[in-house]
Amino acid sequence: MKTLNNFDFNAKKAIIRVDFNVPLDENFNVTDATRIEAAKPTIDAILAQGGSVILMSHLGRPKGAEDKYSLKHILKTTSEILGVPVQFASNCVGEEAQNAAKNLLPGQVLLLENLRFHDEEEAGDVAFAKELASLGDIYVNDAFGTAHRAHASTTIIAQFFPTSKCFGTLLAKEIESLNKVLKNSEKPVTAVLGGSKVSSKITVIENILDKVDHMIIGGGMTFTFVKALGGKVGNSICEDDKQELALEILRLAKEKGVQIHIPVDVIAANDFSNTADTQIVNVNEIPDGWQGLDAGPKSLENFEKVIMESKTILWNGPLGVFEMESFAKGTIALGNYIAASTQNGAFSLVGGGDSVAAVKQFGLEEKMSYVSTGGGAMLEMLEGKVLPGIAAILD
Ligand SMILES: Nc1ncnc2c1ncn2[C@@H]1O[C@H](COP(=O)(O)OP(=O)(O)OP(=O)(O)O)[C@@H](O)[C@H]1O
Ligand SMILES: O=C(O)[C@H](O)COP(=O)(O)O
Repeated sequence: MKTLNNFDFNAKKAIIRVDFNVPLDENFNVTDATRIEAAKPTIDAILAQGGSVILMSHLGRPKGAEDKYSLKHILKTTSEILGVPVQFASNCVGEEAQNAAKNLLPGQVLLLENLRFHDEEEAGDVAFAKELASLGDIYVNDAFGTAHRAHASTTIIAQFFPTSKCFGTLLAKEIESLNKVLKNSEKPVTAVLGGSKVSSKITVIENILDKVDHMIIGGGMTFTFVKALGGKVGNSICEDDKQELALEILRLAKEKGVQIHIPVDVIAANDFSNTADTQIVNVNEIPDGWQGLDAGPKSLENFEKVIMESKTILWNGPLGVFEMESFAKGTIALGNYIAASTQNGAFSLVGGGDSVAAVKQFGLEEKMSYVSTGGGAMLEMLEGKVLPGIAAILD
């Protein structure tokens, strides 16, 4: 696996695919700069060796060159984080980008305009990839969040750097952390899978059944399992067409010796609202008109025991509707158990847009061993897929 260590960047131009797809507010201020901060070690290392850096990224899912998705909005934040002025090319290809790249001096940084302003990016167009490639001497992929996309800048471009391509520090760290869970894990291994739907997590569940000792299934997924087992779930979110699949997962888990833990009680509400009336009920006795929106106290006690005994913990998906204060207790408690277990020496990996948002919101980020910058990319790795962005560097 080639990393920055395999190259001398002195007087070289590194073209780096980063994932600066960050959230912006209505005034185009960056509201969460984690992904920019996460790319800093790679950029710093190359600049420190006397190299120069050309950054390319997408932002959002624009239809053509929509100004609201311009990367100029993140220029100031990027300069502040990197501690150097960052130049900007208002098109990622063409004369302006070529001149800016050509004139770039050691220690300087250039940010190219949103790659997705050109349809060729997502189409994986070879000529477009070649144009991007012509801007740099060494290709570095540090965009874990976009490594599951076979786009021009994440995958196709690599063919133009047969011997001069490598993983950036962030991408290498993401792969290493996932391997600590999926391949070289210390037992017992526990996966906590929450979120809203079985359908979006089913392939992950199936793939990791072979790798874990315990699986905690929470969040909205709970009710498809409970109903399949004959329980009453009231108005809780439930995918009736996935009940057979839920039973099959339970059967497979038994066969593989994986212990599945499902909430035994829930906080039920008479409305999907923070101010709804609530009651604690058994998970399989939810009255008509009520819906389970968070794990209950007995469930949390059970989960705490499992988490505290685990040596490797993977967490993807919240245990309840944590966006509403009334239903955030389960997710906060779970985060605290994982933090405590991590302090006891367990390795913990958190990934997925909403779980990472929850961990940040509740101030638990520093207490986890690793918080992934990837949403869809991490899920695809957990599904056992080889990500095209990673494969292109390994080639
Ligand atoms: N009991 C429940 N009923 C309804 N929705 C729930 C329940 N528990 C959790 N959710 C919702 O599930 C959503 C998160 O699910 P999701 O599967 O998207 O998580 P994730 O994998 O962390 O995020 P992402 O898919 O963005 O990477 C949250 O918005 C949360 O409110
Ligand atoms: O935020 C993400 O998950 C990545 O930046 C990929 O974005 P995409 O789903 O629009 O390809």
